[in-house]
Amino acid sequence: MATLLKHSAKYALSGRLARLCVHSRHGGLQCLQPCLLPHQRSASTGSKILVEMDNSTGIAVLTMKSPPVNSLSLDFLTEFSISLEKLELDRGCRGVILTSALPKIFSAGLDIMEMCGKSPEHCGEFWKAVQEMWLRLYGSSMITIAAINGSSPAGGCLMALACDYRIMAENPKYSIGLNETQLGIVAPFWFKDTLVNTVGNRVAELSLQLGLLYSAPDALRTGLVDLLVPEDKVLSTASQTMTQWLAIPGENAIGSNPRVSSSKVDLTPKVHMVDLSHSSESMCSLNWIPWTCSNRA
Ligand SMILES: CCCCCCCCCCCC/C=C/CC(=O)SCCNC(=O)CCNC(=O)[C@H](O)C(C)(C)COP(=O)(O)OP(=O)(O)OC[C@H]1O[C@@H](n2cnc3c(N)ncnc32)[C@H](O)[C@@H]1OP(=O)(O)O
Repeated sequence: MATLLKHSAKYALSGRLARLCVHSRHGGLQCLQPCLLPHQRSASTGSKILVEMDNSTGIAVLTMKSPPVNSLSLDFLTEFSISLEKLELDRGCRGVILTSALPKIFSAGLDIMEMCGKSPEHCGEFWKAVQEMWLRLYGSSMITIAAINGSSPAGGCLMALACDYRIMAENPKYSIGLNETQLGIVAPFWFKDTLVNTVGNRVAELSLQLGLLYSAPDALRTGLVDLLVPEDKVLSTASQTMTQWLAIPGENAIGSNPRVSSSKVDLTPKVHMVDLSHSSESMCSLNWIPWTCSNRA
């Protein structure tokens, strides 16, 4: 399912966000302010996300900067997805490093305040934004690397899992995992699929049933992250790793589809959004009852 979604996402996204971008050009939802930096770098910053693009390498660093814990609110998710879509549209951008500006925290996951006492309409909008973030990240045609420089529970872990590679600070105080069951909620099936794809069935099954948060060394042992490095090396290692990945023949490889045929150019949505609501385990439906779902991988 995840593979299918990833494929679908790569070719089918952007309708809603494209409209949001248009909206933003008229002063509505988003106000990203471009400014130029030396050495072929450009930066744009919204209130919650900083995007720094190095045009000489094709690598963008997307830094989450929403204190106190980079929680994924509707505003945050919208800004995040718009930022990512802009990079996707930028043919010069080939890789994105996702990191945090906050000390000790990568992301605390979904904003708990968005889930309490809100109208069904707001919940629906919020949940769509969560899906859109995941689809956009998981389905990106760019190389995505999570530079995890702090704790990353639940939705924060999902963000990291949606990237192609995860590098974490080797600080045993930092933890990462899908701990939803510890909070009395069930991780939706697509959270589960993303985890299974990374760590395999058995580890995912235990992780989800017990709501395990792994310390950085344990996260490495289970395969939840790919590499641990000293905290001050997380970003530089991510850049080096990205350079290695970008050296692999991609769009120009014999037999490959050039990127121009994917989301880089034709962003006309073939499908507005991958509809996850047909599954009985889906969170899309407002009738969804979290505690009836099984976490079995
Ligand atoms: C029916 C359909 C409708 C759909 C609507 C949506 C409903 C969906 C429900 C099902 C969803 C299933 C998926 C869920 C995925 C999730 O991501 S759930 C969120 C899970 N997140 C967590 O469990 C993280 C909880 N936080 C922590 O563990 C810690 O705060 C931390 C490790 C991140 C940081 O620790 P520390 O540095 O010690 O800071 P704190 O003092 O704990 O926190 C500082 C500050 O931040 C606030 N905060 C923390 N986490 C969140 C959060 N997730 N959202 C919002 N705010 C958060 C915390 O309250 C503190 O605030 P104050 O300083 O007290 O004001």
